[in-house]
Amino acid sequence: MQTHAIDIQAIKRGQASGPGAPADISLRMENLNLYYNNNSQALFDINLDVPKKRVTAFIGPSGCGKSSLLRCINRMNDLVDGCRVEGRLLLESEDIYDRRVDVASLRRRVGMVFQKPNPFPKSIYENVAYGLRIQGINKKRVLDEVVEKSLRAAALWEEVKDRLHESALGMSGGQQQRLVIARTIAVEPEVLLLDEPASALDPISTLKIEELIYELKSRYTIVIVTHNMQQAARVSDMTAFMYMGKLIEYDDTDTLFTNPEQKQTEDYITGRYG
Ligand SMILES: Nc1ncnc2c1ncn2[C@@H]1O[C@H](COP(=O)(O)OP(=O)(O)OP(=O)(O)O)[C@@H](O)[C@H]1O
Repeated sequence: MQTHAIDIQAIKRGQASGPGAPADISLRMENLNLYYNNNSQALFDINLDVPKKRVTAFIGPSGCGKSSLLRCINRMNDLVDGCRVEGRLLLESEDIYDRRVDVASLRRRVGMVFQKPNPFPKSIYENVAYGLRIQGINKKRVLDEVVEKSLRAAALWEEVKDRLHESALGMSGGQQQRLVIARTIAVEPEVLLLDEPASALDPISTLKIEELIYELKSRYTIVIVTHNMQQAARVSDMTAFMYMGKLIEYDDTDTLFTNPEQKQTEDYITGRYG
């Protein structure tokens, strides 16, 4: 599905703040620094605008801080002892690190899918209904509707519609990952964070996840961490290249892969290190 054009150059320069422009920005990071215990710094002064309803990929060599940055977006780092974040991270112009922010509702707005599929040991149906049930929604008609809609959106409905009440643990890895995506979108988040969502999957399941990401971006802002540069090139609109905790370059994916400005980016994408 084609979405409206956005000003990539303004987003890249962090200048998408003129009249009308903020409507295109989902997330804005301002001078974001992250420290783990013993004050070891893992992210340095990250400034980055993530466009709405697009796919933004974080790439870079192991340990460069991709996952740390992703985990800032739903405050997962709050769960890490001794971890400290400085700077601002705005979701729809609201600082998610503001003391008044309710982290549980933030995580409803910002869903996350991990590398290893993590379905609950429940039925397929109950996995998808889970988020609604904890919101107190138990009406069968409503749950049936959301379960079907979410499984369809996750391109899984046809495969599971006749076994909704069987255990999710009996599904293949690729199906489990699509189920986790269905569970995540069932509560209608605004942003989907995908941390290496296909790296534990076979090539066919990987392709299905990539197609799904393409489908989902008409409705969600998606941020994906991937080790796989081809995957970043295939699925993302914008790519951020990170190195040793710094954002080295951020551009539309085609430009970053074909005509990078920085030598470090070029060295990485041409396989000279990483
Ligand atoms: N929970 C933690 N406690 C302490 N240090 C951490 C923790 N998580 C990550 N780090 C450190 O922060 C740095 C960035 O790690 P991070 O996992 O964000 O990088 P990454 O680019 O996602 O790596 P990979 O691609 O290998 O997953 C690394 O030096 C790592 O050792």
